[in-house]
Amino acid sequence: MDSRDRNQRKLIGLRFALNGLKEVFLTERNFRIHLIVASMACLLGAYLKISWTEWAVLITMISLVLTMEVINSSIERVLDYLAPEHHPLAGIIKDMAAAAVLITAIGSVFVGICIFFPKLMMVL
Ligand SMILES: Nc1ncnc2c1ncn2[C@@H]1O[C@H](COP(=O)(O)OP(=O)(O)OP(=O)(O)O)[C@@H](O)[C@H]1O
Repeated sequence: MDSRDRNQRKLIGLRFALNGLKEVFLTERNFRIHLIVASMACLLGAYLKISWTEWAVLITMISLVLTMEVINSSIERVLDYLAPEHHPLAGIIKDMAAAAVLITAIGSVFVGICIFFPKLMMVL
């Protein structure tokens, strides 16, 4: 395989990933809410002139929450496809995937408080 083929494969892989992102954005309300909250946190970060390290932590937490939301949505899809009937195990698997999102979301709220609270206290 020459380098042109390899680059073409990489581009096709990127297209699949963007397609997945579009699907989650269009169908998952929670993903859109997380995006709005993340954008607001970034605007606040710019307004309060947070440090490079704080940006790194903020972006890490935003990526983590969005990634967990994508994984949660894909687990829901897998279950709906493989086991569309109602089953307690399917229910608990979905609940556990949702719990993973909740844990990262709560963690990111605490990180947000640690970054923004002291600065807001100085501004207000
Ligand atoms: N096949 C099933 N068998 C048993 N319980 C289920 C099943 N599908 C969903 N549930 C229950 O309903 C809940 C919501 O499932 P659903 O697939 O509707 O996710 P959702 O409302 O899109 O969740 P989210 O808000 O995380 O995107 C699950 O967490 C689970 O408790």
